[in-house]
Amino acid sequence: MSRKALIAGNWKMFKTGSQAVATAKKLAQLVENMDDRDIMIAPTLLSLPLVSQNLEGTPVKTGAQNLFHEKEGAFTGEVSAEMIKAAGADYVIIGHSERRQYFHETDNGISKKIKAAFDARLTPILCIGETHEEKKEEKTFYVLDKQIRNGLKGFRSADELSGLVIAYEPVWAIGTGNVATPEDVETTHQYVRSLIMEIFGKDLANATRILYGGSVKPDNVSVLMSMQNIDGALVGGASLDADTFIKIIKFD
Ligand SMILES: O=C[C@H](O)COP(=O)(O)O
Repeated sequence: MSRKALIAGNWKMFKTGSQAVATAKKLAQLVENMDDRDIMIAPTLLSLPLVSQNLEGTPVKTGAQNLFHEKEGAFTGEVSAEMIKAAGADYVIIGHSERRQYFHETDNGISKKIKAAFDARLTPILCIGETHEEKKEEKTFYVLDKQIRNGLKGFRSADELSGLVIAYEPVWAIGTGNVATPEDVETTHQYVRSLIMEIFGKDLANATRILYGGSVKPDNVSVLMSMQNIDGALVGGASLDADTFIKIIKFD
């Protein structure tokens, strides 16, 4: 791996505010000073400001799990990129498969969200990945191609996408214990990188961090991270417990 690793925890719809703060504080203590990798946790929006305040001055950064692309307005129940930034976040996860599945997010909407994230100086983590059926039908590359081209279609130059993070999360591997093999993930990440190169050029392709997500655990993280094109992990279940997550963060 030639890029600085990013280990990100997606807490999904788990933990109340006080539980989130307690876990975040414990994690920050366990992390101490680590500057050779980036670390991020994404609690619920309700906990985000409180968790961010409690992590100030530590290496653990925060992120949101979603945003709405408009700056403000009559959009009941939604939260803008600026509001997320003001809450202390540095990152935002966009287009997670659970949002695509349960909230019918489309590549078109995802493209707008990525633009809004960059405009607010948030680092977007664009999630892509195929379902079990798509894998069986050998459509993985076709699906990823569509998700990337359409998800990034509002962007004309590589400069506009500087700092972009992509998370490849095969849907069949999320929360199932069925982790993809490191070799298969590496092949897929190579494909994604070559696609970024084709569309936006070599510099962005080389700089873009491509994370893997899907049943990452302390006992499989090191071999995954030993692959040249796996630049970090987006961790769900195993990020909820600080003692477990720190083992993933400190992979060697
Ligand atoms: O965002 C994280 C992914 O959905 C992975 O979740 P998981 O580690 O529980 O499989």
